[in-house]
Amino acid sequence: MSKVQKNSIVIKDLFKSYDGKANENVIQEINLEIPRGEFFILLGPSGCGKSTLLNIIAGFISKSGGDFFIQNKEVRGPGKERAMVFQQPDAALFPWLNVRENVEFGLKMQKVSKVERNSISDKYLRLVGLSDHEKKLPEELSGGMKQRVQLARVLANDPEILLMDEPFGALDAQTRRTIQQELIRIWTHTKKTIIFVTHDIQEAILLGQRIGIMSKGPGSFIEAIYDITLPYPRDITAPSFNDIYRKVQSHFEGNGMAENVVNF
Ligand SMILES: Nc1ncnc2c1ncn2[C@@H]1O[C@H](COP(=O)(O)OP(=O)(O)OP(=O)(O)O)[C@@H](O)[C@H]1O
Repeated sequence: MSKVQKNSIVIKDLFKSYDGKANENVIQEINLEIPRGEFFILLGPSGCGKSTLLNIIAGFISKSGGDFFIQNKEVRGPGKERAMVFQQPDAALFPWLNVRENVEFGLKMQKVSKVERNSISDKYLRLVGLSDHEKKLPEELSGGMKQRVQLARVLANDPEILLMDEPFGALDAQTRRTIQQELIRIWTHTKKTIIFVTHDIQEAILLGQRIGIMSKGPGSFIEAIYDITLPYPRDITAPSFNDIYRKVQSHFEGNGMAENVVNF
């Protein structure tokens, strides 16, 4: 089996300029191979183009050049095998639908039968710990609960690849810590490929199997990839965690970007 076939996502020499400004690439020379089932982090300073890259992978915006394949097929737009989890769940949830109805929405659109919809939403409501809140409207939920609903809804559609754009950035530190551990549990259960964008080093090391570090933009590229072999669940107080933290931190400092990196 060739290297390419083993990978879910292959990106080669990809670049993007907005408004057709050919000499002003936001991202350039992006080369990346992400195997199926990997938890991959895109880490980089604010404005370096993480969301741009993620949105190209989602198919929401077009690349200006380069190649992008999923399972050897060239990607030209959005697809059912990919789904995005946004930072602001309010933008993703329907306020007039209750928790279960929100989770079942995509399935209903696909004309999945009521019985099957119920069984799928049961499974994912349980997985995100919201079975007891299924009748509530989004406005009755905390930020963390809303984010769990969004996650359950995305998972109910069974995409192979989850794209997560700073999904916990708006949550308080305690809720964030809990939901990060839950995401690890869900990923272990579902074996999805996850591409997770963050500018938080600690979050990156807590979650990722590999961390792709993007350089400061414009013309940002993936300048280093860190393999994180610590077993899950990871302990942020462990010396081994701290060692990696210091390495990543000094990587940023060496590139004069330390002030752009947020730690909690
Ligand atoms: N639709 C757009 N049109 C023009 N420029 C854009 C557009 N979207 C993003 N940009 C620019 O592209 C650059 C990268 O933005 P992007 O949002 O991808 O970065 P980011 O790393 O995700 O930032 P953050 O961490 O702050 O969310 C920025 O300079 C931004 O102003």
